[in-house]
Amino acid sequence: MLELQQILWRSAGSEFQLRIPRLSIKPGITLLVGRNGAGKSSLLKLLATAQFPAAGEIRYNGLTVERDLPVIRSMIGFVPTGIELYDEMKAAKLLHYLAELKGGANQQHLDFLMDAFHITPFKTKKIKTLAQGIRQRIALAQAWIGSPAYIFLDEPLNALDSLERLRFIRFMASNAREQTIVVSTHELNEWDVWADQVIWLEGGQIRYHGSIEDWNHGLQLSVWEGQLDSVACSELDPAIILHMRSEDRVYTVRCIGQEPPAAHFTKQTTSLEDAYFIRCRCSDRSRSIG
Ligand SMILES: Nc1ncnc2c1ncn2[C@@H]1O[C@H](COP(=O)(O)OP(=O)(O)OP(=O)(O)O)[C@@H](O)[C@H]1O
Repeated sequence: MLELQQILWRSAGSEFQLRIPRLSIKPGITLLVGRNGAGKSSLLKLLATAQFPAAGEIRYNGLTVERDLPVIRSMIGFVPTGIELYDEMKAAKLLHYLAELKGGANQQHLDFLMDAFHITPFKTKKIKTLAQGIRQRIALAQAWIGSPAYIFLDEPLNALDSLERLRFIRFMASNAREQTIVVSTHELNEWDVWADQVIWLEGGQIRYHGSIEDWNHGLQLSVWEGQLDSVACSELDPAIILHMRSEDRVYTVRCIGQEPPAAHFTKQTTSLEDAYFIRCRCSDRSRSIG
């Protein structure tokens, strides 16, 4: 269990502050969502001990940074955005080297990770010759070296193709039972059946923390779908449209609202991303009213 108490972090170069009075993160996959600049990367860096709060405390199964930093770091796997790998090293060598740094290389475990992350065909290639997606898979694989109890991933799916995205999410889900994995993402629907919890950050504060099931319920707006011609479509408020596709000048529109925009629209099941859109929209509206 990860426990945060009275956390305050101030950005050195801006007015931004992250304030978390209290947060407990259970084992499993927790999605960290929010707009650009909400504080997701800042929170992940705090959790990964890559930076420290100005005030407050984070406990890792009772251990604290002040007393137990080396032990805590040995329990953490971290993939920040834009991680830089050693260009001149070969893929397998790099993973072996990183495993040595983490306290010892177990070749069987490294082979398992290279298979799981589909790195084996490229293991003798220099990092600089590899495609961006393969580099990202190496960056992800290194986080699992030593089977850490805590894994923090900042937009891990970036640069992965759709097959590799699914493969990675499945790997994570099948390995997440004993691990606490916090993953920031702008693509919620991909995690739909795999994630356990959601944390929604806005302006450095937690707006929601709870189960995936609760995230989609108790919303002020519903999701509607129906077909419109181009004239009716152009009269819709763009701010309520989630998705639109056209065929032979007929538009199939997925949108949000308390009521359907036209009588023939039908109510749809709310996806994780729909719920995010609704929550942001309601938050903007209450801010503009207040
Ligand atoms: N090292 C830093 N120096 C200065 N300001 C920073 C630093 N890191 C973050 N910030 C500021 O903190 C705020 C939060 O940034 P952060 O990167 O945590 O947001 P985010 O939710 O991860 O955004 P995105 O979705 O764009 O990645 C921003 O206003 C940013 O300018």
